[in-house]
Amino acid sequence: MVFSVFSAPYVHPELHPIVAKMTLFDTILFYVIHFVDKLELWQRLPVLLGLAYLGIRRHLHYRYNLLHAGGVNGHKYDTQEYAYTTPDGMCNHPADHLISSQGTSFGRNMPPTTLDYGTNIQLLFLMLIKLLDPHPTVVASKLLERKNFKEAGKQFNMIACSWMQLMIHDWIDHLEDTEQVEIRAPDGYSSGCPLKSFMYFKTKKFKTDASCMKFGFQNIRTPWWDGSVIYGNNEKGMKRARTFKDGKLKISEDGLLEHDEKGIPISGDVRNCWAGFSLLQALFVKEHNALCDMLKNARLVTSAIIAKVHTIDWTVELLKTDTLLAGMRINGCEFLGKKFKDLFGNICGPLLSGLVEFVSVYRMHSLLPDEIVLRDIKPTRGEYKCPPILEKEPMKELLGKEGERRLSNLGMEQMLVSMGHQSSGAVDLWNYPTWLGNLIAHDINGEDIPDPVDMATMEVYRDRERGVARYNEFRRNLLMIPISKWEDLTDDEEVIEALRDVYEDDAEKLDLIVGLHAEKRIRGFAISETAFFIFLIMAWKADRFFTTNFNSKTYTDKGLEWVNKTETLKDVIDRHFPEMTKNWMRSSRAFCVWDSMPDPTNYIPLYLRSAP
Ligand code: HEM
Repeated sequence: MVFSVFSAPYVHPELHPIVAKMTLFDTILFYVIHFVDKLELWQRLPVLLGLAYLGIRRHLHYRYNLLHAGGVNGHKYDTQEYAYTTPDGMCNHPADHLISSQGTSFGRNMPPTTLDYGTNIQLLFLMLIKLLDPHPTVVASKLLERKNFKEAGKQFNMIACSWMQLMIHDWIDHLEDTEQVEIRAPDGYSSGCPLKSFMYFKTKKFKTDASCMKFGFQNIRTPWWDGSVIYGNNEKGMKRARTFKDGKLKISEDGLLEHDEKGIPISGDVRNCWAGFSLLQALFVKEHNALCDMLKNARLVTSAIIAKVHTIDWTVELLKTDTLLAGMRINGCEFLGKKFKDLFGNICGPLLSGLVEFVSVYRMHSLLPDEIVLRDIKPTRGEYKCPPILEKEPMKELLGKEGERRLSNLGMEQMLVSMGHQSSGAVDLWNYPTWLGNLIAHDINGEDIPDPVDMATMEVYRDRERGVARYNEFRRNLLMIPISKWEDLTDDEEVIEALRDVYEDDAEKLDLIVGLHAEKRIRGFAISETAFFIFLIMAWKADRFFTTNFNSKTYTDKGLEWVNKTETLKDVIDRHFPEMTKNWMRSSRAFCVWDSMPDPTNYIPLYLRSAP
């Protein structure tokens, strides 16, 4: 080990192709982090040193892991005149009014894969073979599909899981082609598969003028943190959601979303919704409407609160270490504060258009359980008492229109307290919900797509179809050390055997989604380190409304005060359900399991804390 550490300075260019392109200064920085990585040390460093490591990484990733998919041909405009973005996300970036509006191209964190298993093979029939190597159905059923439900523990509850879906539906969705593709389970294999074959729409490809990628993909959601998940991604979506009275959004009398004549919820985004997701939408509609009693345009304030909760509340639960807590606090001050300004203006383009690889690391459907455990919340007074279990509701019955009906019977309070008390699934192999193996997905209008899909198989295929690097190439491109054998990835003998069964001894072939689910975890992290380094880039996803325009002129004095006094999701819940957290929540935050003990007080200042 010692020998390998001190022999580290030379890194073969094939190991880290990006290093060959670096300036001398950045190359030195790269060697610093590479040295720390060889010792598997950064997560064990004292907080300040850990922050320095992450600072260097962030600098390098900003330089080398943000690629434009091509030019955006809008124009400059007067940001003072536009104190808001248009419903389809125009007029946010000061340099170009079109940047990151609905329909712009996804940027990338790295070029499309160069490996032979990927999409760079031009001959059609060969390409198909490579897209099916190894067959996605085999990967899904031998490595992903749930055997027994594994839970995430106290750290991450079902509100946190639904929050993740809420954010994804705010930021990203790939435009589909009109052409369908069919996946058939291989001969002799179909008996073990949820669907022997299924059809779905390809991701729509566009030619780009970028030198590093021939093809790109379009984002049909506005990637800004603009609350589009409740306000819609364009004029039509916005009209559907608004009442046009006092600036308010539509909400039904029971405090949940309204529905149209087909039973589809009325909200900004209704695709693949389920009760837990629609409940969070309704909570933020309430927040918006409460603001409207004071302000006429409450969207900016509501969006800022969503962004703040995500950054300094949800992320802290996802990555529960002192170093990340300190990092997120700094982030929270920079973001929604003054320091960040337009410092990163030049890189905001691809960052804020959404990134293909960012979508891939968020493939975490294994967070979803098989059932929701409903709690009895008869009125109580005084101290916290864990609400008793009432019944269990299969997830499948909480999807789409049926889920909306069920939610109306339960009501927001019972569902919120129940989700708060339930741990989400763990992001682990053999934990992908089997009920997603035969799913009726939705189109963008929330209507059922008639052909059922096998989600796990489709997710493996999607990454390959979009040219996302496989796990090892992905790590190299992220300046991480690739694995050379399965034992580098995991200590679990059973997993190693299954990996060998599917990929033999070819670590280069390992699919990204499998690697991310199999990787050894850093203590306190609910996700893999590889996924975290992509998050590190996105954590500073700040636009002008959270930086230069974060002032009372844009937000009004009252609006600014509202954002400043709201720190967490608990604050939002307290505003709308004053008794709920007093009676039913013992934990410090709304995103961990509500019966967990509050965080103990640590008297050592955060930045002076030592390694865990
Ligand atoms: C009941 C809950 C959910 C259902 C029914 C559902 C269903 C779907 C479906 C049908 C797709 C489209 C797949 C494709 O065409 O490639 C999708 C994509 C996706 N979902 Fe979910 N999902 C749910 C929850 C979640 C959660 C909790 C997360 C967060 C971890 C998540 C993350 C994603 C991501 C990252 C994509 C890819 C989006 C893209 O390709 O642009 N989903 N989901």
